[in-house]
Amino acid sequence: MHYVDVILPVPLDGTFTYTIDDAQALRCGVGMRVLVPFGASKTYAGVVTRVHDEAPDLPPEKVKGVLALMDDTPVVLPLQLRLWRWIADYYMCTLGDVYGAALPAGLKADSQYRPKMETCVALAKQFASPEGQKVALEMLRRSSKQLEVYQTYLQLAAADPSALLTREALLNVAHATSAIFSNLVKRGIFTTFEHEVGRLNHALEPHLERAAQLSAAQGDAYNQIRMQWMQHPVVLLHGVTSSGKTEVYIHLILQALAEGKQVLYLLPEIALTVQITQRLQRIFGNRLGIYHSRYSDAERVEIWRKQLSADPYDIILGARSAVFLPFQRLGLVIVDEEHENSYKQQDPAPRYHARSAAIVLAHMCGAKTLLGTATPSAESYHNALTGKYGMVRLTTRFRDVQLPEIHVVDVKDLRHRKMMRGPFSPTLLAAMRDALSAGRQVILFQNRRGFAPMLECRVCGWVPKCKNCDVSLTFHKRLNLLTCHYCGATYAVPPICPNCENPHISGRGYGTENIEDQIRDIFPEARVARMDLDTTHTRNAYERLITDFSMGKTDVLIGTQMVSKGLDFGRVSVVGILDADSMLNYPDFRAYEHAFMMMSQVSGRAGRRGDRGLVILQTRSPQLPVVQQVVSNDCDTFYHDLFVERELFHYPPFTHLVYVFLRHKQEAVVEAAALEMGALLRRSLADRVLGPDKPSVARVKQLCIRKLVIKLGQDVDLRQVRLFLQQTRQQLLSLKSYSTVQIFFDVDPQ
Ligand SMILES: Nc1ncnc2c1ncn2[C@@H]1O[C@H](COP(=O)(O)OP(=O)(O)OP(=O)(O)O)[C@@H](O)[C@H]1O
Ligand SMILES: [Zn+2]
Repeated sequence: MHYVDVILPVPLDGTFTYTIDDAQALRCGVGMRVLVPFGASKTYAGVVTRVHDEAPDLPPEKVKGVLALMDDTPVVLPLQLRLWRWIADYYMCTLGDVYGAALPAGLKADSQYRPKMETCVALAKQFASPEGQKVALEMLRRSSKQLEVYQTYLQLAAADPSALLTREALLNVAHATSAIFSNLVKRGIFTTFEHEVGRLNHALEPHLERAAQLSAAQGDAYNQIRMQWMQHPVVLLHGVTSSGKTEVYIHLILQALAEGKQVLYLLPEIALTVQITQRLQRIFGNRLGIYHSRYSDAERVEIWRKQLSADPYDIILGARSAVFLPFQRLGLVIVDEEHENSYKQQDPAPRYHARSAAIVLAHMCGAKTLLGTATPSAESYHNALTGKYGMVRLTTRFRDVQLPEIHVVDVKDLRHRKMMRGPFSPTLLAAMRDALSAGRQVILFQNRRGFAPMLECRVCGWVPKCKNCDVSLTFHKRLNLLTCHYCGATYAVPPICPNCENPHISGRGYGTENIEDQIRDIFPEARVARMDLDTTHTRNAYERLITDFSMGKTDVLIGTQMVSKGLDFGRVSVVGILDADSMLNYPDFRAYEHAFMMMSQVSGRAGRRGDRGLVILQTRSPQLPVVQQVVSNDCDTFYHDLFVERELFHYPPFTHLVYVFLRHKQEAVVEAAALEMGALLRRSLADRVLGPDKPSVARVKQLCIRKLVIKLGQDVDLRQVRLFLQQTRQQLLSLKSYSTVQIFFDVDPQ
C-alpha cells in the first residue's frame, strides 16, 4: 500500500495521510497537489510532503484515498516547504495556516483554473492575397467607416506580420465600434478566432533605459555592501531620505542578474509599488514581475506558474506575500523600508514578519539580503550595532540637497491664545500659502481617516459605539455613515442623541476627510487630493493619485501613513504633520519608535530636489526628546536612549516577546480561561508571564479578548518554550469548559 502525507488549508496541526494507488504513486511527488476528501463532505487540494509505504497509526478503514492527482510537476518547491515549516514552527501556527497564506486561491481550490481567452482578427482566406485585397477595397468603397478599419488592419498587420491582432486593439487604434467590426465579419472579409492569452503583461518591451550612474557616495555604499556581504549575509543600508537608496538597489540587482541570479524586492505597501514599479520597469522591462494582493487571483496564479517555468521573471517586486513565490535561483533579497510594521501580518495566522521570513528564505537559498531604510527598526539596528548584520550608511541626500528644516509648533500654547484655525497653526497656513503661490506642492499628514474619529453629544457626553466591538465609531461625511474601523460595520448617523434627545451631536478630532474640506475652504484655488484607505479601494486609484501629484496636477496631498514613506516627489516644499501627539500617546511600548519613524519619514518627502524643504510639526509636547531628535535627525541618540530603556524594562531587541491572545463570545469564559492559562504558564515560566489583561480594544467582532505577555530573555531555550506554549494551549483546549475558546500566539508582535 502507498500513502501520501499532505498539507491541507485547515487550521489543524500537522499533515494528513491518504492512500494512493500504484499508478498514482509512480507519478506523484513532493510539492504536487492531490484532491482529497476531508470530513463528511469537503474536498481540498492537498500539497504532498511525502510519498511512502508506512501505514499510519489508524484503523485501515479510517484512511481515505486520494481522489485525483492535480499536477504532473510540483507547484511548491522543496525549499518553499522548508520555509513553510519554519514559519509554522517559529510563529506557532499550523502548516495549513501557512499554506492558506502562501498559495493564491486559484491553486488551493479543487476547480481548475481557466485561462483567459481573447478574440483575434484575421483576413478571410479569399481576401488574403493581393488580388483579394483589391476586391475587398472595391467592396468597401461606399462604407467609409468599414474601409477605415480594414485599412488600419492592413497597416497593423504590415507593421508586425507575425503578431496576433486582437479585436480590441484593432478597434482601439481605428477608433471604431464593434458594430462596424461585425459588419466586416458578416461580409466575410474578417474572420475571428479565440486565442488564450496570459493576464501577465505581454506589452511590447518598453524602450529600456540604462541605470543612472551612481554618485561617489552611492558608489562607495555599493562597494561596501558587497564587501560586507562577504562576512554578513544580511546588511543594513541606513541611508537618509532621498539619499538614492533605490539607485543603489538597482545596481545591486544588475549585478545579481549578471550572475544569473533572481531577485526578490519587497515593499511594505502597495502605494509604494506604483512609483518603484515605474522606476524599475524603465530599466528591467519584462524581466520584472509584480506580485501583491491588489492583483486578481488569476494573475497571481499565472505569476506563480511562470516562476516555476523555464522562463521565470528575474526580479519579483512585491508586498509581504511575495516571499511565498517559488524561486529557482534566488541570489538577492531587498527589503525596502525594512522598519515598516506592515511587514508583519496581524490577523489571521500566520502572524509572520515578512522581513524575518525573507531573511530565512535568503539563507536557505544562499542568497544575500539587503535591508534598506532611513529609519531602521530597533531590531535591525541592534543587530547591526552588535555585528550580527553588516551596516552601511549614506549620510547625505543625492546632489547634497539639505535635509528639510523642521519647525516645531506648540499647539497647546496656540490653542490657549486662540490662534489655531481648526487643526492648522498660523505657521503651517503661512508656509502652505508661500509654497502654493510659488507653484510648489504640500503634503499634509494626519493618521486618522474619516471625518471625525468620534461623535459626541455635547449635552450628555454620549458617544456612539460599535455593537460588535468596544470602540467608538468614526464619522464618514461623504458616506454620511458611522463606521467601525475594527469590524467594518456601518450605522446611520443619529439625528438626535438617543440618550438625552438633544440634537447637539458633534464630531471630535479631525480625520483626513475633514482636513480635506477645510483646506479646500482655506485655499479655494488649490487642487487637493486625499490618499487613505477610503480613496484607494482600486488598484488604479493609487496610481492615479500618485501620478497626478507627481505630474503637478494636484497641489496638496492629504493622507494617512500611506503618504509618509518611500514616495519620491520633486516639487514638495512643505510637509505638515498635523497631530504628532496621536502617535506619541499611543498606548504601546513601541509608540515613540513608531512616532520617530513616521515623523522622520514624512519629513523626508520635503525638498527632495533643489531648495531645502520645510516641515511644520504640530504638537502639544514640543519639549519631548523624541521630537527634538526628529528635528535634528539624530537616529543615534534616539536609539541610544531607547535601548537603555528597553534593556532596563526587558523589551525587544533585548527580550523576545510572545503575546498570547484568548477570544470568546462570553466575557466570563475568556476571563476564566485566561487566568487558567496564566497559572499554567507560570508553572514553568514564572514571572516571565505578565497578565492576563484586557487589551486597549477588549472586544472585536463580538469576541471578548484577553492578552498575556511573555518576555523571554537570553537565558531560555526558545524552541523549548514554543513547545511548552503549544502544549499548554492544547491542555487548556482539552478542558470541556474551554474547548470553544480561541487561543493563539503572536510572536515578535509589532
Ligand atoms: N545616481 C543618481 N542619478 C540620478 N538620480 C538619482 C541618483 N540617485 C538618486 N537619484 C534621484 O534622487 C531621488 C531620491 O532617490 P531615492 O528615491 O532612491 O531615495 P531613497 O534613498 O530611496 O529615499 P527614501 O528613503 O525617502 O525612500 C530620486 O528621484 C532619484 O531618481
Ligand atoms: Zn465593530
